[in-house]
Amino acid sequence: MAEQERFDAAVLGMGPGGEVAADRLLKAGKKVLVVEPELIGGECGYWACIPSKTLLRPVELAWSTAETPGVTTSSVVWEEARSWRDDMVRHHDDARQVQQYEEQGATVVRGAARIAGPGRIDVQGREFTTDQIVVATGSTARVPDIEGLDQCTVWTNREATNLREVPRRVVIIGAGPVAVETSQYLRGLGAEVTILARGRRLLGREEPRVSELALEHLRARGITVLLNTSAERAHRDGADSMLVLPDGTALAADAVVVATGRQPRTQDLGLESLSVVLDKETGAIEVDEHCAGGPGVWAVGDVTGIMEVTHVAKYQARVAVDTMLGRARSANYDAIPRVVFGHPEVAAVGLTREQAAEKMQVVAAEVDLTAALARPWTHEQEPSGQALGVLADRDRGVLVGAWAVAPHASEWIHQAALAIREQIPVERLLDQVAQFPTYSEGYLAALEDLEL
Ligand SMILES: Cc1cc2nc3c(=O)[nH]c(=O)nc-3n(C[C@H](O)[C@H](O)[C@H](O)COP(=O)(O)OP(=O)(O)OC[C@H]3O[C@@H](n4cnc5c(N)ncnc54)[C@H](O)[C@@H]3O)c2cc1C
Ligand SMILES: NC(=O)c1ccc[n+]([C@@H]2O[C@H](COP(=O)([O-])OP(=O)(O)OC[C@H]3O[C@@H](n4cnc5c(N)ncnc54)[C@H](O)[C@@H]3O)[C@@H](O)[C@H]2O)c1
Repeated sequence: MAEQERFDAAVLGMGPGGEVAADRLLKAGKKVLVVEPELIGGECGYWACIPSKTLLRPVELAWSTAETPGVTTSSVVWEEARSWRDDMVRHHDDARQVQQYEEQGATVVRGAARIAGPGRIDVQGREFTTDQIVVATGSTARVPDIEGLDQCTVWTNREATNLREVPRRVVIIGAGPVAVETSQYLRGLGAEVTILARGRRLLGREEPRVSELALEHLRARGITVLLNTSAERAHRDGADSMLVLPDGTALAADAVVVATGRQPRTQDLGLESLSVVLDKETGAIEVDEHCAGGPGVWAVGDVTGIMEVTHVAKYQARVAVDTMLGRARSANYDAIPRVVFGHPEVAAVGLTREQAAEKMQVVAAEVDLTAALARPWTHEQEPSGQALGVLADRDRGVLVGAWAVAPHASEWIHQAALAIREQIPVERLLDQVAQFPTYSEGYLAALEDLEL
C-alpha cells in the first residue's frame, strides 16, 4: 500500500495564489502540504509579472532619461538588464523558498498533483489525505490555431520574458496587456516590433479612449500596430518565421510572440473525482463567493478564470482560507484595478462607460493632465497623451469607474479604487486636498468637470 500522510490542507500549485493560501494556513498553525511541479513562485514569479516588469524598468528609464533635460541619455545595456532579470527570476532556483516553507512547518512535495478522490491527493505515486484541498494551479498561454504556426519560432510569455538574445524582428499576435507590455520592452531593447490586433483597438477591455492613447504611445515609440488583422497562416522560410495576413501581406520575423490569452490549468488534475464544476467554454473551476468549488475544495487564482491577475489570486486565497478557518468572507470583485505597465502606464478601475450605461444614468469627464496640472511638466520636458477619465452614477453621486494614462498611474489609480469600492460621495471627494505638484491632483480637476 502506498504511503499515506494526513494533512489539514493541501495546496496544489505555489504561484501567488497558492503561496498566500499556504502562508495563511501555516500562520494559523495548520498542518499543510504544498505541491509544486515546477518552481515555488509560479508563473508570476518566473515567467510573467516579475520578469516583464524587470525588463520594462530599464527601458522606461532610458526613455524617461531621453525626455529629461540635464541627464545624459542612457541606453540599455542588454547583458546587464538580462542579468538583473535573471537575478529577479532567481536563476530558476527555488531552493530558498522550499527551505522557508519547510522551516514554517510545511511538507513540500515536488511533482504534479492529481486528486484521487475527496480529500485524496496523489503525487507521482505518493498518496496523501487531507481535510481541505486548495487548487491554485494557474494557467498556461493559449496558442492560436494558425495553419503552419508550428513551423515557426513561437514564443509564449515564457520565452518572451526569459529571452537570452534580443531578436531583430518580432511579430506579436494579440492586443491585450501582454502584447502591449511585451512590445515595449522588446522595442526598448532594440527589436523591430509589429503587433497584430484582430480587433479595431488595443486593450479591448478598456475605454476606447484608453485604447486610442495607448496606440499613440506605442506608435510614437516606433512600434508598428496593425489593427483589424491577424495571421491567417504561417510558414518557415529559412531562418525566418513568416506570417501571412488576410490581404496577402507576408511578415518576416525572428520570433512570433503569442499573446492571445490564458487557459486555466484544470486538465489532468483528477477534478472529475470531485463534485467540481468546470466552465464549459474555458475549463475554469466554478467557485462560489467564498472561492469554494465544492465540499472541502477551494480554487483561487487564474484557475478560476475570474480576473487573471496576481492581486486577485492573492485576494481569493485570503477569502478562501479565512472562510476555511471559520471567518467566512465573500469575494467582491468590484473596483479591482487593472494595470498595463509601460511608458506611460495605463490603469483603470471599475466600469467602462458602456458597462455603466446599461445600469445607470452615467456622467463622465476626461482631463488632459498636461493642460490641467503642473506635474507632467516637472516630470518630463514635452509631456503628451496623458489623461484621466472618471465616470459617476448621477443618481447616487458616486464614482463607478476611472482610468488614467500617465506616469505612475498604477500607483495613484488606487485612490479611485478606494472611492469606488467604498462608494465615497463625489461631494466628499471634492473636499480632498491632494499634494502639489502630483498626478493625484488630477482627480479634483476631473471631478469638478463632472456634471452631476
Ligand atoms: C506576461 C505576463 C505578465 C503578467 N503581469 C502581471 C502583472 O504585472 N500583474 C498582475 O497582477 N498580473 C500579471 N499577470 C498575470 C499573473 O501572472 C497571473 O494572474 C498569476 O500568475 C496567477 O497566479 P496563480 O497563483 O493563479 O497561478 P500561477 O502563477 O500560474 O501558478 C500556478 C502554479 O501551479 C503549478 N501547478 C500546475 N499544475 C499543477 C499540479 N498538477 N499540481 C501542483 N501544482 C501545479 C504551476 O507549476 C505553478 O507554479 C501577467 C501574466 C503574464 C502572462
Ligand atoms: N499588468 C498586468 O496586470 C498584466 C500584464 C499582463 C497580463 N496580465 C493578465 O494576463 C492575462 C493574459 O493577458 P493577454 O494579454 O495574453 O490576454 P487577453 O485575454 O487580455 O488578450 C488576448 C488578446 O489576444 C487576442 N486574440 C485572442 N485569440 C486570438 C487569435 N486567435 N488571433 C489573434 N488574436 C487573438 C484578443 O483579441 C486579445 O486582444 C490577462 O488576464 C491579463 O489581464 C496582466
